[in-house]
Amino acid sequence: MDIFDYDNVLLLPRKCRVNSRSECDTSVEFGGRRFVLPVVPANMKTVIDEPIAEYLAANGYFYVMHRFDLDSVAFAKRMRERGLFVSISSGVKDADRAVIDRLAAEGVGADYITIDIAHGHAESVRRMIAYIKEHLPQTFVIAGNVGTPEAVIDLENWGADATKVGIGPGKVCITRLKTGFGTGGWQLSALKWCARVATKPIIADGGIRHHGDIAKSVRFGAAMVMIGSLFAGHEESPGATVEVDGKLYKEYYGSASDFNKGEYKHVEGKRILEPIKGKLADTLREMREDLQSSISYAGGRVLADLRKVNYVILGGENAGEHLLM
Ligand SMILES: NC(=O)C1=CN([C@@H]2O[C@H](COP(=O)(O)OP(=O)(O)OC[C@H]3O[C@@H](n4cnc5c(N)ncnc54)[C@H](OP(=O)(O)O)[C@@H]3O)[C@@H](O)[C@H]2O)C=CC1
Ligand SMILES: Nc1nc2c(ncn2[C@@H]2O[C@H](COP(=O)(O)O)[C@@H](O)[C@H]2O)c(=O)[nH]1
Repeated sequence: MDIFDYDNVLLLPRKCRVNSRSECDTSVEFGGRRFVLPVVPANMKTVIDEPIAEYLAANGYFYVMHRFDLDSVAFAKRMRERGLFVSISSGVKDADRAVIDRLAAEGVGADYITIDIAHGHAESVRRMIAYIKEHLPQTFVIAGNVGTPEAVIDLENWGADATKVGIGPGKVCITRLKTGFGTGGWQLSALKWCARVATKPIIADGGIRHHGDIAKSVRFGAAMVMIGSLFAGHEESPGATVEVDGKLYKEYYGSASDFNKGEYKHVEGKRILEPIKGKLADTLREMREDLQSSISYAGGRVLADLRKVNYVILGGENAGEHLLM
């Protein structure tokens, strides 16, 4: 198996088939809706809050609300009142089952529920998928996080409608240092490995540092790409604003950090500062333009055309050209 990551793979161009990059369509169908981009901000407290969720849903983007210190049912009701789709996160504990009960009993429902725990290849996730499917059968269930084909196969067989791949590649992740496990450092080839067996969509989660990494994720099998750090440093980002030497930053911390948990127990995340780079809408526009360019370099017109390109691995023992034959 080739081992590589975003920073040592480059995609190879094919003859251009458009006269303008504006002809390239970045939209993607996911869970019965079409979204402008195959990109979703991470369901983390310093990345998304209710105003951002509302902005994304109202403007054609996918979102997943976080699940920390939040009444997910009240959030879901407010989104419904605004005529917007509901996409929330869930853990696997009794309190999470109580949320599902209330969503069902109060007729609010949810369009998407992301079961999001550190080690998603677990019986607790199997039970939670079954519970959601029993009580909210119309809901599209995303389950994770995982990092192996075996896990993707199990989650799909347990009823997940999509899986989320990425154990420890995140910018504020310290899982690989604390536990010795994960896909950090080889997330892109882990994605490729998982995508080979997947029969349902995969969300590639973590490790995106540049807009071009979105095209690479799609090339290696992602239907959707979850991104934290690139979204944490906006004027609207929910993290606290911090000034250092006259420069403004937003705090960005891991969901498994002591900052999120409120205690130092099973900590697998840290806190960093992201320079404030402007408005969210400008980043989304630039991401779309860059992805349109990526599609044009692929000789394509639609997102799926990215899957057709060859690639090279730079440096290391896996270096070389990889052709689709
Ligand atoms: N993508 C990634 O690499 C990682 C992401 N995270 C994120 O941090 C947040 C908190 O995650 P998490 O602590 O799982 O959520 P929760 O605090 O909701 O815990 C979920 C449940 O899973 C159990 N659990 C957690 N990790 C393990 C494990 N390694 N083995 C067995 N059981 C486990 C917990 O029990 P107990 O605590 O008693 O063990 C708990 O019952 C989530 O949003 C998650 O996605 C966290 C770490 C890695
Ligand atoms: N190991 C940990 N991973 C975490 C934690 N909090 C969030 N995450 C994961 O990171 C991605 C975002 O990655 P980025 O590279 O785009 O910044 C996020 O979606 C989670 O899957 C954590 O505390 N520990």
